[in-house]
Amino acid sequence: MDSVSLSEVTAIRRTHLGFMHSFRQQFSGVPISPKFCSSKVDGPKATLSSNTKSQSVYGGNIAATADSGYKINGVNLKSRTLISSVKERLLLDAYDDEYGGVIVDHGKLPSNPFAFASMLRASLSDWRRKGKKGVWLKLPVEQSELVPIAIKEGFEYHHAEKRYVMLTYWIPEEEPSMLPANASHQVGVGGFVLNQHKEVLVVQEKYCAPSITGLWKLPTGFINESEEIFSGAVREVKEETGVDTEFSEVIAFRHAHNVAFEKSDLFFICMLRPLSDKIIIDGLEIKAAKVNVIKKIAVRVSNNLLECSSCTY
Ligand SMILES: NC(=O)C1=CN([C@@H]2O[C@H](COP(=O)(O)OP(=O)(O)OC[C@H]3O[C@@H](n4cnc5c(N)ncnc54)[C@H](O)[C@@H]3O)[C@@H](O)[C@H]2O)C=CC1
Repeated sequence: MDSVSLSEVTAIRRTHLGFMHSFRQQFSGVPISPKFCSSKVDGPKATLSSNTKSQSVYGGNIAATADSGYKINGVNLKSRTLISSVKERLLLDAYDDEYGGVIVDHGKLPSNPFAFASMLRASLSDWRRKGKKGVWLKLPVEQSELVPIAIKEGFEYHHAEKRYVMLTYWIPEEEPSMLPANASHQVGVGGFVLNQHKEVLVVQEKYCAPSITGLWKLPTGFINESEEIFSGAVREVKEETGVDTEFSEVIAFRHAHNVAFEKSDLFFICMLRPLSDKIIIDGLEIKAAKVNVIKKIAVRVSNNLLECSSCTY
């Protein structure tokens, strides 16, 4: 046996606070595992034996007796092995990324905020010593109490989703951060559904700016995560109007900035061939839909971008 498991170590009979305090005094900079926070556990003791006396591994002066022998459950161990083993286990679980950084394993985060704070600090020291660069820390919503701890340690928000927030830390002080920014765009699609009578499918939105209330427009919407532009256009038209279509081609796109909370917007108008003609509107989003004869289509080219600015029916 050349290492000691945390469950063995947690069995030390000490109250939580007393234990943490004495351990920190001896090991400033070495993080405390969450498992150490269980207190007053009856079980095997970890003891350190020298020629002169026996004492608790983490409560006593372990640093001063680093070469001494000690026992856990009656097994003799080398204390240096124990120290390095415990140190390893008291760091956050993480794996390397391909850019010289690390990604913390969010499935193995300690549940105790004090343990997290300590392990995070020690891990940062360890990664810094190893020359690591970017650190990615994903904190699930169930452990949101860890967010302010990481922020206090110097982490920054990167992005958030419904179930987690992603934080980052750039270690090299002499180099600018090379971490990529969060996604900067939303992607929208519009369906230009033209039938054999040169009629185009148009809708009136239920919720829109007062200035465009009652305007007949193309069915539009946002593509879903991991959805293709062409299938997103077909889906949006089906959802809003009930009309089945088939994708033909992208006929225009527009790139606009500061659209949604400072994010940009890429909008693709897709030519779609109708496969059915029965209109069933989606009452949630759409007030009315119809096919109408095209009178005029305004398309202009600006800054090398083809922009479909409006359609008049
Ligand atoms: N609506 C239009 O007339 C035009 C739309 N586009 C483009 O079409 C794409 C999709 O835009 P739209 O169809 O206008 O999307 P939208 O803003 O109408 O949003 C689609 C649906 O999402 C929901 N939604 C969006 N924001 C919401 C909020 N803050 N609170 C509650 N519900 C919300 C609503 O149910 C809405 O019907 C974009 O890329 C846009 O640039 C381009 C030109 C004109």
